[in-house]
Amino acid sequence: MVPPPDRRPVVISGPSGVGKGTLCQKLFDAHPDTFALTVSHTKRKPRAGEVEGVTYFFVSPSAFSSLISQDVFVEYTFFGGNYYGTSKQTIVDQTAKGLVVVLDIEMEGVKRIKASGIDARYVFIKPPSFETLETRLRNRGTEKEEDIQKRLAQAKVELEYADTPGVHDKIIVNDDIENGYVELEEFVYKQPPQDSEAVS
Ligand SMILES: Nc1ncnc2c1ncn2[C@@H]1O[C@H](COP(=O)(O)OP(=O)(O)OP(=O)(O)O)[C@@H](O)[C@H]1O
Repeated sequence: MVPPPDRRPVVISGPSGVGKGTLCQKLFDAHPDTFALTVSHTKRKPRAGEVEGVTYFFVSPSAFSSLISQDVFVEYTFFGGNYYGTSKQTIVDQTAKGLVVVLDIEMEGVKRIKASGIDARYVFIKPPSFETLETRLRNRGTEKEEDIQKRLAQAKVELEYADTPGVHDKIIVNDDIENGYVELEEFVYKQPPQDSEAVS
């Protein structure tokens, strides 16, 4: 497969239920052996169908705390009542294999990656409207009402942050999934910015 000319990690964020997972999956299906989704650690319990080491590394609360104190994570965050984190090693390992790393994370994680100095590209996935987001989250049927309320409250904060100029390199409104996907693919396969001093 043709790899993207820009090999920097792609950070994909957006409110829960907006379609990040769906869009990432389409990208991976269209370009096999090209991308690697980092596998996050989480303290939360697996949902039906989720696989250890594939969907997440499911760890106990005490194991998660000790990973934090060992400075294992490039970003970690408390979200929807649970902790999630991305280890630095997972980015290094996948990049070493020649894959372009994709991180599907939420706002606090985005802020931490930015602060870490990692050179990445930032994509924000936006719902066409708040009502649509609520509908998608409910129809997915994977969260209890209480969790849905938490995610919707958090979504308001995330959408406000995404309005800050310069935070994201690309904002995609995920209305029609096919159009959303085309925009994502175009962005990911864009030429890297030309920096005359950096050209070797
Ligand atoms: N453009 C779209 N139009 C209609 N439904 C969509 C669209 N994109 C995604 N969906 C549906 O919305 C639901 C949420 O999508 P998905 O699970 O990909 O969201 P997510 O952003 O990855 O959420 P989370 O961050 O909670 O994992 C799914 O049921 C998915 O099939």
